[in-house]
Amino acid sequence: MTFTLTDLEARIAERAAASPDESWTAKLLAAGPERCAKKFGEEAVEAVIAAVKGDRAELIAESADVLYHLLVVLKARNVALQDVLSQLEARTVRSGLAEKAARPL
Ligand SMILES: N=c1c2ncn([C@@H]3O[C@H](COP(=O)(O)OP(=O)(O)OP(=O)(O)O)[C@@H](O)[C@H]3O)c2ncn1[C@@H]1O[C@H](COP(=O)(O)O)[C@@H](O)[C@H]1O
Repeated sequence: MTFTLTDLEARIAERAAASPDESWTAKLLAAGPERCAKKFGEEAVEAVIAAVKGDRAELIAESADVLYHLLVVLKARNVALQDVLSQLEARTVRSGLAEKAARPL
């Protein structure tokens, strides 16, 4: 399977134009960025609970919800996934990360 976050971003962009009556994505976006962010936060907390419980299947399902709802938040605020990926890429080449790793959590 080769489904990527970029594919999901494209699907969200496609569904953003649908009717809120037939699309969860369109419904969330119509409710505004604050509502999208709230939903993202709720899903993140559910993923945290699954991780703490050590429930693998639940963690996978909740992580999918988190990634989807994060992409909806980015869409609501007109942030491209590529901007986030570029940020991550820059971190992989930036020096000083080893120093950071030595810090306590
Ligand atoms: N990946 C998702 C996706 N993940 C979660 N959800 C929806 O997010 C909502 C989550 O609401 P709730 O937390 O209340 O419900 P829940 O997650 O089932 O329940 P919990 O156990 O988490 O509490 C549900 O309605 C899910 O269907 C998603 N809705 C859409 N997508 C993607 O977006 C595409 C377009 O979907 P539509 O916009 O609905 O056409 C789909 O083809 C998918 O690829």
